[in-house]
Amino acid sequence: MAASCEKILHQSVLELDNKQANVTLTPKYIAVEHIAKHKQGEGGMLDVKMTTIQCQVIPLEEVIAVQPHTANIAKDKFKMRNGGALYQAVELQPMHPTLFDVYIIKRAPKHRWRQKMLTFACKDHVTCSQWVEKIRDEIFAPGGKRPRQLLVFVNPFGGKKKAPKVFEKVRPTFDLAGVTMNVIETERQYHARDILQTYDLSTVDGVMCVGGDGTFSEVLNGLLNRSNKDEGIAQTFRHQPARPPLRIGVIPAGSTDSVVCSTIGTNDPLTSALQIIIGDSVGVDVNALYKQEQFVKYSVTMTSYGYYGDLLADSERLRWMGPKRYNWSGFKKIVMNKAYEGEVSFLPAEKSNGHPRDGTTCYTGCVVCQRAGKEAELANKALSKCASAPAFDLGSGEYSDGSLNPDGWRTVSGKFVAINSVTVSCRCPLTPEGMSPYSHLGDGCMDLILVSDCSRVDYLRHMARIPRQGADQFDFNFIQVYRVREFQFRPAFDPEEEGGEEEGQAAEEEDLRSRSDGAASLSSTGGSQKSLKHSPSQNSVWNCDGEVIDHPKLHLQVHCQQVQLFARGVENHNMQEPEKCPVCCNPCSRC
Ligand SMILES: Nc1ncnc2c1ncn2[C@@H]1O[C@H](COP(=O)(O)OP(=O)(O)OP(=O)(O)O)[C@@H](O)[C@H]1O
Repeated sequence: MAASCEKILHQSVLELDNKQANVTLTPKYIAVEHIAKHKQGEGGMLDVKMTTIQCQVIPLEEVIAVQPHTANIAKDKFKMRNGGALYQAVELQPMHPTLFDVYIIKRAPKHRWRQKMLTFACKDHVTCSQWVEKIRDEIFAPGGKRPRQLLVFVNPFGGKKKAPKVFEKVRPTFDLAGVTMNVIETERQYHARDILQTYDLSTVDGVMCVGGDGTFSEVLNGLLNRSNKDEGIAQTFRHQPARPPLRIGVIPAGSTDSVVCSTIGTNDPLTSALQIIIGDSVGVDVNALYKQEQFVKYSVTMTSYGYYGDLLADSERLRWMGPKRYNWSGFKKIVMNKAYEGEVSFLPAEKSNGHPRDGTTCYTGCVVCQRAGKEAELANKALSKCASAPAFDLGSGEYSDGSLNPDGWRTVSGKFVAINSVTVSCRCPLTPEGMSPYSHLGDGCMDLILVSDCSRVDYLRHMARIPRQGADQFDFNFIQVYRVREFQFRPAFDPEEEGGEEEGQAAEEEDLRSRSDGAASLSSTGGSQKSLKHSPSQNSVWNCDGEVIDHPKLHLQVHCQQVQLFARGVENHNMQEPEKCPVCCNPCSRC
């Protein structure tokens, strides 16, 4: 046997696929050295020599379960007196099994994970039970990251209403891995969020939801509201929320599943289940939303005004159409091509945080997110020592103490077809690279995309690039993109302000006049645009993680890696290094 470069916990010669193999257990791996027998020597002096022909490794963190081999079920048929047949199922489980099964993760195309079973044969029952016990001890070591008990919310209403079926499909994998669950089927909107306010969270290791982004958003808000309450944090303007003690897992069963696609790379329920089971974690940024300095909710995907706000408001009335409602409403809103007037003020992120068009994709183990996570940790500690955060004046857009550099704020005003703030890449099956492909999961920034008023054809050209791999959807003179930490929008016609509505009507009349004249103008401090034939003066609504917020004046602040999700991040298969074998110390393939 070769010298090992890791501590050996257990080692035996076993059989895998009817071939002998030297199997070694270390704290991180199971290494399988396949052995070949050669006959050497001459005449009657033949000698059998064993050589290692191939070495393969199984990372222990990717072992789903281990158990004595489950035998086949034999069915015996008995004739009954009345002519019927009675079947008796007999499980041929040996009293002292000598085979054990290791269930591992296998990579499939398009970021999907599948389950694979390896059956090892031992020389006797004692060796078999030793292996099962020792592997279990390692994968379920105390203080490990795998959840053993989950609180599960199943939303029977979202998506194509298939969440209960999706859950039943993945449930056997959780059973196999020994994860127990308290399952609650949601009965109404905000049911999951409300339950989380009083549930005894100390009895579970995580919260899982089966549904779409709306269901996830409820769990996220429920957990953050709860942790703020437990820590005595008031949700005042620009508060620093408390981090929830539990991770969130999402089994996709919605219409867009943007959270899952952005954090895993696919909306495949089994892949999500496997990442939850092995306890993968990734820190994800969270936005706090305020209207008129009043806290509204937290969000993680996209907060949009204009096109996507109108699309959502329209599609909510067409839920009976299922996920196709988004295509129909999207088409209608493109035809209408509305633009809304207002002012966007934003605090740009530091240059070191990159730019929405810098070509840096956020993959598993992203260094940008790792650095941001460490910085946020330090900043949170420093902030917790202060009496309170500096006050921010929504009117002037400035901080009271100047410590956060109010001069850094910039303003762009004009008419916008869309204002999109993207916190994670917002991938979904229709846009595999996302709404902002180089956005990061946990860098403490949002990508702000300002689409100024443009022709219908131009907007379509922009939209057509979003699903196309490698196409730069921001490369248009009517689009500005910024990486920001905070922003606010003030509509030209604020319905809350005195005279807002009359002003709105006056502007609408003015707009009609200018349309008939065929000319209008627009000013922008961040770059000027040409104007615009259409501009209904009334305001749009915000689309916040798939929920309509019917108030145009909004303020968003991002909080770096405020929650942990059961997910690995999107794996970069081109960059994956082979595992280093703990026995031969060379790069080896996976089993
Ligand atoms: N029993 C229920 N009846 C009605 N609504 C419910 C029920 N349970 C949950 N909900 C609400 O359903 C909404 C939509 O669910 P969900 O977001 O999972 O589906 P979706 O909107 O189709 O998917 P996506 O957000 O991915 O596009 C959630 O915001 C949630 O509040």
